[in-house]
Amino acid sequence: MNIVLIGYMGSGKSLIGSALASILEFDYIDLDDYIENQEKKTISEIFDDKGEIYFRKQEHTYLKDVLQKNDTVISLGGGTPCFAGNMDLIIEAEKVKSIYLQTSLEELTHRLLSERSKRPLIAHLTNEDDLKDFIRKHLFERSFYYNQSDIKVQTDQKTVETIVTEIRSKLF
Ligand SMILES: Nc1ncnc2c1ncn2[C@@H]1O[C@H](COP(=O)(O)OP(=O)(O)O)[C@@H](O)[C@H]1O
Ligand SMILES: O=C(O)C1=C[C@@H](OP(=O)(O)O)[C@@H](O)[C@H](O)C1
Ligand SMILES: [Mg+2]
Repeated sequence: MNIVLIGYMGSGKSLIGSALASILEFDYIDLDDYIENQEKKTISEIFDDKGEIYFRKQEHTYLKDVLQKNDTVISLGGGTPCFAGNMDLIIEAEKVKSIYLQTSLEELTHRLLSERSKRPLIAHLTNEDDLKDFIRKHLFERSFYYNQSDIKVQTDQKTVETIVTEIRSKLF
């Protein structure tokens, strides 16, 4: 089985994914890291040099690669399920469980304000209110895709340990 973590930027996909993989003794892939390794550039460099459309094309190709793995926890990027039919690919993939990490607008804004620089879509939003307005609208648009996940887990005010335990109990 593969486990795919879905959610908005800052929802904890990367943090929770690696912890979940180590508890389950699964392999771990962060799709953004995988893309950076394959392209030999950071995500920001890819956006700057080649643009978002190129990034989404590569993201789609590499998603198909990683879905072929077995017993792997895969943390997606926040936009992955929302482009190129990727959510349908995840739904139709054999033995894949998708988990939506749901995080409040307030918590996402708080987490992302200090971590904007490596996220090209929000790097320019230096003002907290502007960032919050952007996330509110963007999250609303993306929720259509996120809500197609098999399992949903709220992450606000929960430790990594609590979230991992909750995911395990919903999975098995
Ligand atoms: N449950 C949590 N409690 C506290 N901090 C968290 C939690 N989940 C994520 N974070 C923090 O929020 C930031 C974004 O997490 P990250 O795993 O990079 O999110 P994503 O991969 O979904 O964009 C990181 O600094 C991370 O340590
Ligand atoms: O939401 C998005 O479109 C993106 C999210 C990022 O991943 P995280 O969700 O891990 O920040 C990364 O893939 C890229 O910056 C685009
Ligand atoms: Mg991440």
